[in-house]
Amino acid sequence: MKEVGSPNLADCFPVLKVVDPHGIRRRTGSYFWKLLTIFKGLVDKRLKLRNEDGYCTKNDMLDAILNNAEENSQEMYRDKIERLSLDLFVAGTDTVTSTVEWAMAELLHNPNIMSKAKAELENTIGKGNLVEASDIARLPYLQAIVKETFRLHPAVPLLPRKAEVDLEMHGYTVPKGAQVLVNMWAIGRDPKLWDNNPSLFSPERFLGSEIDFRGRSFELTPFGAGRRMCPGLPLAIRLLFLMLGLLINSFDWMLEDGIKPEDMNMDEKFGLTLGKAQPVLAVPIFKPSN
Ligand code: HEM
Repeated sequence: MKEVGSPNLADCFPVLKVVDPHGIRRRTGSYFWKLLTIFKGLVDKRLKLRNEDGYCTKNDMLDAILNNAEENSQEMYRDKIERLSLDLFVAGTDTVTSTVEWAMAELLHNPNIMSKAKAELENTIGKGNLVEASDIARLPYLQAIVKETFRLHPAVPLLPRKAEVDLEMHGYTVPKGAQVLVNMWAIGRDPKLWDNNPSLFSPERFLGSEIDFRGRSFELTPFGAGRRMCPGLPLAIRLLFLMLGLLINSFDWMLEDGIKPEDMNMDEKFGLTLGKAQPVLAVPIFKPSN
């Protein structure tokens, strides 16, 4: 992810792609090859298991794809299954973990917001209990926290698009074929779109608001929009709520080394995904459920 997100002259001057001036293409190619080898091994292992007598289905994505391939006479070939697994792994890991990390960092940085989130979880599902997908609709404050995290810290800060035709926009000419980057990070902090200090983490701005992240409100599109928008959205949303619900409702948190919330380093590290410059260091204190 670090390599793919590094500045690359070849992105601005495509003619340099062949030269690969920073060696990024060569190195990422080798990383992806190593990952692909791991997925090949996993598929091999599973196919072998499935051929054994009394195989009990794992009921996971790999079994679902392999079942589908068998039912449709191998419509999805072996190499497609391996590459699809690699795509989902690459697209679905850093995005989810960096969003969880930013949400927790903001909650630790703003203890009053953490207390409100804890109170909502305690009153709605009970102290220490796990959040289930069916609980999400009953947790408006946690929903607002997730939206506010997406607004300030979009996991994918720049959405790539290509102009299909020559077009004029705000007095600028965008030529056909030009690479266009939609800056989600800047849109999320634009004072013309967000009142009440856009750089402030304030979930309250979303309470009672119609703005959503499913690609219809263009001021908040952390999953993109249109036909190429993120297909992992339903899974990502469930993962985020279940993880955050667990972290907030089952533990109290103490910052490491006696750091005060207001002294936390909230700098960003720019890349393909927008991570924290310094990881959050906090100690969980387990709260047994009543
Ligand atoms: C917080 C979590 C996530 C965020 C913020 C996120 C965001 C995005 C964004 C912005 C795009 C580009 C959309 C566009 O160009 O309009 C994208 C594409 C994609 N995402 Fe996600 N994603 C997340 C989680 C996941 C998960 C969990 C998976 C699957 C397991 C996934 C799979 C994909 C795939 C396969 C694409 C490429 C789609 C295409 O090019 O047609 N994502 N994601």
